[in-house]
Amino acid sequence: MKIYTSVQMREREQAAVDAGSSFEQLMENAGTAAASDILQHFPVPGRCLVVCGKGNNGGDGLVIARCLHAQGWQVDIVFLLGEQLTELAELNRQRLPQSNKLHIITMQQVSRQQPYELLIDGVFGTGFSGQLSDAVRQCMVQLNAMPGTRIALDMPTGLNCDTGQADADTFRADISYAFAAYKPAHLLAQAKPYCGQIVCLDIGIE
Ligand SMILES: NC(=O)C1=CN([C@@H]2O[C@H](COP(=O)(O)OP(=O)(O)OC[C@H]3O[C@@H](n4cnc5c(N)ncnc54)[C@H](OP(=O)(O)O)[C@@H]3O)[C@@H](O)[C@H]2O)[C@@H](O)CC1
Ligand SMILES: [K+]
Repeated sequence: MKIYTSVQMREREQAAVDAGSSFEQLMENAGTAAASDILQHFPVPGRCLVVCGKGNNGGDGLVIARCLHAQGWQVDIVFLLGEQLTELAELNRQRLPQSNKLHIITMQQVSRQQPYELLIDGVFGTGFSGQLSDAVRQCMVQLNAMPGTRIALDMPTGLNCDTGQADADTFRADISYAFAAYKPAHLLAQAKPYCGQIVCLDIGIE
């Protein structure tokens, strides 16, 4: 079992790029690996909400949004922290199709939608530290109260991947996809209520 801290993760990502991959490819691998596992568990297309932050965790969410849409899912996307995204996330935002089955909405609009089968958290991953802002905390409270299967990308938002320190309103995932390796927090008993089932996915990083 591989366990990498956020710093080790960045080093391994860089090593993979130095060996001939690219950050773009690693994000594509992360998103498509998660989407493929989701589609195995949920083969019938339904409704999915993807909540993205500004970082690469949100970029993974955008890859998944594209993959689920391609398989017939109705996808709603929230950019919780605005649309000034990292370069890789922006690249994947531009790859979203124009479609009446894919909409950018706000958290206020979420409460007026039909229920979702899947709620995907792409707000913060290994880049998170410190405290949740009020806006993010409110969003997590809202998501945690909604019906549907909750899926965290890499880490549930609110959980520090290195220390396991968790905000009381951390996203409560049913499934967490750990990209490339487990992070220290995944293995801590205190993080179990937030991580749910943890599935480690190969994304082309040793
Ligand atoms: N790199 C790669 O090749 C790959 C990466 N992958 C994916 O990327 C994820 C890591 O992405 P990431 O480094 O962009 O950080 P992310 O978790 O999205 O956070 C975004 C930003 O939030 C900020 N922030 C932090 N704390 C905060 C707080 N309390 N309140 C408010 N803001 C806060 C902080 O920015 P800062 O504040 O430091 O400017 C941070 O940069 C990783 O988990 C995996 O899912 C995969 O695709 C595989 C390939
Ligand atoms: K997340």
